[in-house]
Amino acid sequence: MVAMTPSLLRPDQSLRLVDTYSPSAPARQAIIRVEDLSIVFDAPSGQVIAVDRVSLAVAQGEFVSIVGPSGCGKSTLLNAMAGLERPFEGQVLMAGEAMRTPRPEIGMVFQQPHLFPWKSVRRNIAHGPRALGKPKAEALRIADDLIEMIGLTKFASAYPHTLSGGMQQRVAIARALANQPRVLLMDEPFGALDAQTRAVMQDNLLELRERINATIVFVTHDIDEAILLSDRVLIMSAGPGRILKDLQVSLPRPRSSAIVAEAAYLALKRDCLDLIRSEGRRAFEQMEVKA
Ligand SMILES: Nc1ncnc2c1ncn2[C@@H]1O[C@H](COP(=O)(O)OP(=O)(O)OP(=O)(O)O)[C@@H](O)[C@H]1O
Repeated sequence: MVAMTPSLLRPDQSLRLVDTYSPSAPARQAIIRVEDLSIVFDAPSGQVIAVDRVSLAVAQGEFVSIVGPSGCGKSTLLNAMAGLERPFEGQVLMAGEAMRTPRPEIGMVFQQPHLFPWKSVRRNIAHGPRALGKPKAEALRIADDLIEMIGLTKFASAYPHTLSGGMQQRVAIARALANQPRVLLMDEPFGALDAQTRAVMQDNLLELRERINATIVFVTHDIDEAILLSDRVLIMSAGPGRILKDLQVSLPRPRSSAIVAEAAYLALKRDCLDLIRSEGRRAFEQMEVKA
């Protein structure tokens, strides 16, 4: 995401992610509240409790990661925050209102970029604002600002198949930002990228987040990624999914990948790994018992 265009920070530029967040604010208001949420699926083998009475709050401007063993309900929880899963019990509140259906205030980025292959980078990003009824010129202006922000100005007219995986994912992030979301939900957005591209994307996201003060909820399997990026790491238990631990990451910002050598970072990582390992073992044993 290289250079951020100054125009993104113009007062007349209405990206709502550029708003009131102050990292030092003592008590920041929760933008998302999950209250006693359970999600149950009907499967051929019977009912599956994917999320089990989870409660959490994400403050305006916070970066919260969710980690946990495979199948513990991370994506289901994130989808519920997006209004894509219906609660069996409990509720998700977005700025105090119950989330029942997807809304433009929530932007989503998935592991695969899911770009429209027949649209250029510029038109992919302008698609959301156009669908929300913005005039074409305004939608294209929003797209151009975001393209500059993600460092792809030279590729504005390119089609997705001509871009690398990392570039496509940057376009997917810009597309999610184009609707001026209050919250960005990211489900393993760098999971399909090679290690080098992933590291660059992590740095890009850190930089982006410093500049636009986004509220982000981020699902990942990668504990280094979670600690590097987050203010808090929520560790989920093996299914049925509950929050086992809510770890505060009080490492100073701005951060870079150099923090991985610091003692405070290593201590946090050890705590996370111990929990994740024991939960991973429990999940594996549960699978063996079921088999
Ligand atoms: N549509 C569905 N129908 C039935 N069961 C489902 C459905 N979606 C998810 N599940 C089950 O719910 C549980 C949680 O799934 P989920 O995808 O949320 O886990 P996850 O932690 O995101 O997994 P991973 O890390 O492997 O992506 C799993 O047991 C999964 O099989």
